Amino acid sequence: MRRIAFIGLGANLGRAQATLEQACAALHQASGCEVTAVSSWWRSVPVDADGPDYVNGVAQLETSLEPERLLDTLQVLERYFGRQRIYRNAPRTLDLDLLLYDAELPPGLCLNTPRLQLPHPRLMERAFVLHPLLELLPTLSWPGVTDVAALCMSLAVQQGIERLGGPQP
Ligand SMILES: Nc1ncnc2c1ncn2[C@@H]1O[C@H](COP(=O)(O)OP(=O)(O)OP(=O)(O)O)[C@@H](O)[C@H]1O
Ligand SMILES: Nc1nc2c(c(=O)[nH]1)N=C(CO)CN2
Repeated sequence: MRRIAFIGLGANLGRAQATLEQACAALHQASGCEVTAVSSWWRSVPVDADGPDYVNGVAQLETSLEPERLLDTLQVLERYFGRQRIYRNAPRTLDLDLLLYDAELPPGLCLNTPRLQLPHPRLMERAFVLHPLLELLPTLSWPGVTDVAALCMSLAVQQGIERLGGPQP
């Protein structure tokens, strides 16, 4: 059974945008994963973190992997692209977060295990996630949020975010 999942991508070390584009290509090659859409890339200052500016975006997947197996794939790719876990929210070459799973009807699958929380618990607090996610899912509605687009605009004003352009074909 194939499910729709949304992956948040971020990087603030190395050639960040190129890494995110390569990570999307690698995800498309991964077993049980097909990348069906990629948002624009967005630059923002680190939120609750330090280091250089981030580049962020969101990819839509069709996947036959169960959520924890998909997380395994994301973590293998993070390591392949040189991610080191030095301290919480440390600068990184690649961060891949599973935002939504089985997401035809958001918020999709709800899960709370020691390894995996779904939907991603900080999704609605971050302009760098919400902005690209709304590009792919413009009708996104959310329990307890009356106007997701207005929330996104207000987060963008508070946190600052700049569109860099679409991914390479
Ligand atoms: N939805 C999720 N997507 C990715 N990792 C998750 C998720 N829910 C829980 N985790 C767990 O979070 C742990 C820490 O992940 P990571 O170091 O990438 O956090 P982060 O991306 O730096 O911070 P944040 O979660 O605030 O974005 C992972 O080892 C993973 O087990
Ligand atoms: N702008 C921005 N800030 C962050 C980011 C990120 O991807 N972009 N990721 C974080 C932890 O995952 C913490 N802060």
